[in-house]
Amino acid sequence: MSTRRGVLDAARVVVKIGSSSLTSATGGIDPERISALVDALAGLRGRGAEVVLVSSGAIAAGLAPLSLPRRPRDLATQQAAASVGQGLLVHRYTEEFARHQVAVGQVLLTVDDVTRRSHYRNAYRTFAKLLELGVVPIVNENDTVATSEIRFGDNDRLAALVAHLVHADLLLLLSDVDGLYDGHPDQDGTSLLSDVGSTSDLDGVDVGRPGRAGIGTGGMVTKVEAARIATGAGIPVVLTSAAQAAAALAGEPVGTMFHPTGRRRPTRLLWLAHATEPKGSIVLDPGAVRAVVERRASLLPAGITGVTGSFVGGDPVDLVDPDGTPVARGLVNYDSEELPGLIGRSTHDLARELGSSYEREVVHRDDLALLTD
Ligand SMILES: Nc1ncnc2c1ncn2[C@@H]1O[C@H](COP(=O)(O)OP(=O)(O)O)[C@@H](O)[C@H]1O
Ligand SMILES: N[C@@H](CCC(=O)OP(=O)(O)O)C(=O)O
Repeated sequence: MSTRRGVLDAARVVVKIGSSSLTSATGGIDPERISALVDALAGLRGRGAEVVLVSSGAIAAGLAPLSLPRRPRDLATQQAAASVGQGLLVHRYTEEFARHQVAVGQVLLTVDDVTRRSHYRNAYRTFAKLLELGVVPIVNENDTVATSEIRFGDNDRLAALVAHLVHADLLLLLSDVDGLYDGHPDQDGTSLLSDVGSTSDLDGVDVGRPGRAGIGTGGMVTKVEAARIATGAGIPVVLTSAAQAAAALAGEPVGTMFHPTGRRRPTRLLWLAHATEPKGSIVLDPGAVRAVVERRASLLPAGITGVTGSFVGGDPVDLVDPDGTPVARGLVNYDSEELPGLIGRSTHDLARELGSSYEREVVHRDDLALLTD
């Protein structure tokens, strides 16, 4: 399904709308824009497709009630604004979807919810049940509890990971610009790219920051990154403006289509590679790099030459080659304080000397995502 007409066959679609497409010129949430978006999504559901909406705009919706003139810079005030705005935003969606006799459900996610094994299964089950019940899940980052360390900040990558989590057939990214341009669209002479088939198609493209100061967060950087995550996992992406949502969903050649470059992978590992911040690094010798990257083997103490950072068992860490280049990210089975004593030693010796619990891998292959894919 990687042609425009193929969009019409998508049975499950994740649609992401950015703050810049939901706000009026004065900065607050624009009810007319929400109404137009909901009409387009109701049309999509009308032809039998399931819809998951990832909507930004909580912070923007919270500005006016708190008399804040612009988007605050500090995290605590952003979180307060999101706390006030999220309810108002979902209330608007609830009313607009009710015009089409459709119920909505709020889903707030943090990175942890989908990288920890037990949590991501739970998140998947919730989405599956909501969709089975005919509900439109409305997703946002759980801004009020996400600390700066684990925060996405933008919703573009979150949307790509949600698309993968729910096994979507299409990701539609809606912004205030009608597609990806080869330079900042405010500049003369730049033109729209209608298709991106591989990362080399982006060579020479000036992927820039947001336009209208203070509204959007990631600009094109996070959208292109989101497209890379989704297409790398086999999901086609269309990027266009909210005004062209209905045309894009009708398979018309609007915006930019990013074609799939890879195939589906286990969800949790995709999140591990793209949504976690490593707590430290483990340096591998060349043999261990080959074992992990080429043979997809678990990492054993014998292949380690160094450890940096402070972490405990279960934390994400980067596995780096002798030059310091990250080759994989994994969930480590030991604390950083324990590892130096194990470096370079065989599991057999360690088990004999320290007990059978030291037979465990440093990182098990099931908890490893290659960064070289
Ligand atoms: N190469 C480019 N093509 C298109 N838009 C770009 C490009 N570089 C920077 N931009 C800017 O990115 C903005 C969209 O990002 P952002 O404001 O974060 O949107 P959203 O709120 O939808 O996530 C556009 O309005 C545009 O000004
Ligand atoms: N979770 C935040 C999203 C932040 C944001 O602005 O994202 P985006 O507009 O998608 O770049 C909110 O709802 O305000």
